[in-house]
Amino acid sequence: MKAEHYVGGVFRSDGPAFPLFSPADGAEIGGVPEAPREVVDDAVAAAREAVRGPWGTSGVEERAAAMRRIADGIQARFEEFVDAEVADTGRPRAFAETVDVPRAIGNFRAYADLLYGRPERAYTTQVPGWSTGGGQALNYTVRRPLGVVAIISPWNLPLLLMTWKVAPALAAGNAVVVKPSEETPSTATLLAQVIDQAGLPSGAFNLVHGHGPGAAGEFLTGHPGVDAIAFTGESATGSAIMRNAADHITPVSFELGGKNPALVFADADLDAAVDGTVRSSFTHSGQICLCTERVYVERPIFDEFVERLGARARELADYGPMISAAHRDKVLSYYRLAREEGATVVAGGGAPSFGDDRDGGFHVEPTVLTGLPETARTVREEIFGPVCHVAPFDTEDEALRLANDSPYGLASTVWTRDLSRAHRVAPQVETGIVWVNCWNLRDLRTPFGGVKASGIGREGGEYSLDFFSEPVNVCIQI
Ligand SMILES: O=C(O)C(=O)/C=C/C=C/O
Repeated sequence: MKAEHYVGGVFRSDGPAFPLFSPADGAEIGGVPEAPREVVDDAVAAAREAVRGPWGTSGVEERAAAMRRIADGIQARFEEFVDAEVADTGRPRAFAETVDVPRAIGNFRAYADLLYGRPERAYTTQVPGWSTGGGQALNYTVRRPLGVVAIISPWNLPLLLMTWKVAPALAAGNAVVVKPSEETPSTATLLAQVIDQAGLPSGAFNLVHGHGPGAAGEFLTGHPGVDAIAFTGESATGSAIMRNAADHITPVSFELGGKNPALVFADADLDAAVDGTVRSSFTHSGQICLCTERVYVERPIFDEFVERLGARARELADYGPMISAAHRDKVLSYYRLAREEGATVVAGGGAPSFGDDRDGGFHVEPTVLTGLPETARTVREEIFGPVCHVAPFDTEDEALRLANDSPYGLASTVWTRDLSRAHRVAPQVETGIVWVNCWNLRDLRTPFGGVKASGIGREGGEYSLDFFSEPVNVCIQI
């Protein structure tokens, strides 16, 4: 897969190529063009032209039809998208086949449908005398696209999370400039090819490749021609983007880091809680922002839960690698730190030896830890790998205090059979998303995002369409 920029409807490869390495076996798999500032400037200018021209003045019908053509285009090249995502990330093929590519198709279809469901609000009001003018008025609200939207998408779910932003941004009538992670350029290039064939006006969708600091990402998020920024990634990068955008008061939508807690009460279905925590801690080798890294278990079932979770972690076999050697080294440094801080390693704690070409890749062992204090860095800092720390609690209040004692607040799980407890506890967990007796069960219309250092705003359904458009109130005196 040859990664290319896509600017104003033209594929181009300006800029020095940087190497890409397979996370699966470490082999070099190609070069990616590093977009110079001029390419980013051209992309923003092309997007502005599209917004001022046919795309910005297009109607709901036309945009919904365009969303459906893009979804059909991805469907038609399904295997190519799977191949590209697996090549860039080393993930198990089944994950790309059952999650990544179907969700990309679903993202575009969801927003084609949601566009019709948006009643514009109108109020006929008898305006009280204190309002200048008074008398009767008709007030109604319409929504206008923001204009040019910068989208910075991450390496963990490259296609899923890029389209999770591109679909609503385009559906709302904006033009977009996408800068995918430098680690995962391939499905972004394929999407550009699909959109090129879907017949959107040139400049509606633009793609530039490159790194963040001092490169394409920074050029884009600090660009005066950008009207909004949507970003998923680490909280520290979010802070840097905010600083870079501050001079232009550019609105931001952020889905950032996490240190997601799981609360397992003694009355839980233990099989379900163990199965669910294996999924929430080790899916995609822990490289999903929603993954669990802190597990709190009510004391009567603590020992059995730890024993069972550790056994399941040791049984995992076909797990994928970390996205890069650098990220593999970061995760392994936390495994070392955990030992230095006094952790008991129940399972994993190192790098596996498969005895095949995977040993050239960036794999780490699924790991279960216990025995650390809440003040340990291992328990407080996001690791973003297949690792969780398990600690006991004795009361519901203590469970909530432990779960909420974090600078992050993205997602959480609560495992209990007690319906009253579920409804009492869930709203008190300081995360944007609380899953009860499940994990990552998704309805794309629901609000999705985090609190504290985990983000700003919500994505999903009307929440995305609201961020990607401006409400305009029109008041007509009757
Ligand atoms: O939108 C989703 O369903 C999803 O899995 C997002 C994960 C975000 C991780 O950074």
